[in-house]
Amino acid sequence: MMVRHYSLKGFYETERTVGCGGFAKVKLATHVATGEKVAIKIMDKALLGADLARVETELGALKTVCHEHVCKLYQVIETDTHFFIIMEYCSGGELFDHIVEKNRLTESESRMFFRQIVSAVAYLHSLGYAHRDLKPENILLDKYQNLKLIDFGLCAKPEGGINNLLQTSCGSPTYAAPELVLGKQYLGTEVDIWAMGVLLYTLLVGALPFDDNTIDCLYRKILAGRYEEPHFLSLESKRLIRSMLQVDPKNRITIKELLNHPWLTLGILDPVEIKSENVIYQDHECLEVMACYNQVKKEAMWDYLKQRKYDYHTATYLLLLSRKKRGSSLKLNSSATKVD
Ligand SMILES: O=C(Nc1ccc2c(c1)CCNCC2)c1ccc(-c2cn[nH]c2)cc1OCc1ccccc1
Repeated sequence: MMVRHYSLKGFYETERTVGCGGFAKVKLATHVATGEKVAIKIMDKALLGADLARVETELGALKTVCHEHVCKLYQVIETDTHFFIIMEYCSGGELFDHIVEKNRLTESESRMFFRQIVSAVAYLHSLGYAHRDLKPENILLDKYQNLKLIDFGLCAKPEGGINNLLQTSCGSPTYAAPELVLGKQYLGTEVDIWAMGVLLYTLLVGALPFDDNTIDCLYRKILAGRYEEPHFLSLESKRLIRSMLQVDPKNRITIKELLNHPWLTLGILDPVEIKSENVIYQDHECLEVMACYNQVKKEAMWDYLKQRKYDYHTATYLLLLSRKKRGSSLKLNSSATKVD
């Protein structure tokens, strides 16, 4: 039976294209029923080729994880030729551009960002996921300067749990851990810790710890684990970076030790918390609004939503939840096209 494909028309008002990645472009749009802004990642299946598996991986992960510092998935529309992935709006752009703009961040601003990254990665690891492509280009900011992790195309959920070895060499060379560079079997968690060490260095220094024009010189530097320690880095910062950029993964600090590391809790006191929500939880106010909007009973509405079809209803409900969290009104535009 021909599955009815919702086109964007009537459900999203698309605006300009803000980014063009390898096989995707990102358009800004407005979700008509709620008036909320969203980002739509559009992928041409013909251009995806082998990367089609990455899309499936990313969608699988995004439907499972739910964390304030992971970019939310609202809806997936698949046509014969394209994927339209409707995601959380991150108007602050890439963390990378933020660092470049400021040359380098102060220790306290780096701490504020790094705590969010550690919280998101600790959450992913607790679910058995390793991101494996952590870098400033994959970290966006919303308008409140909250970080949002994106691009789960290379993430891994090893069979038998996060502590099982991986083999696939992936991610970006400048952030690659020595064991990855050597093509050894590795633990996703340990590779993520190394990448977070490179990230923290980039935040504090405004440059990469390991960089070179030729890939084998770059690899030699990574394998030696030698990098510049600029004079302006505090002793605590140097110690923390060193504990993450340990060539031997067994000597590397663990995510658990990071959560209450003195550098991360300096002046803030409480340890970084993982606190996550479950993807779709029952909120009676939002359910009420949706039930009457769709002229169905609340129970029926919830029975439908808890199936998490990532259709327009899922998007509407998730966007209502975020409006409620922001303290905005929970109104829905009756003029919007009704989904049958
Ligand atoms: O909402 C997103 N981007 C975004 C939103 C608003 C604005 C800009 C950008 C450009 C900066 N000026 C302000 C306007 C947005 C959301 C999700 C994803 C995304 C989620 N998985 N994969 C991609 C990507 C996004 O973008 C990519 C981007 C484009 C140009 C530069 C910086 C970032």
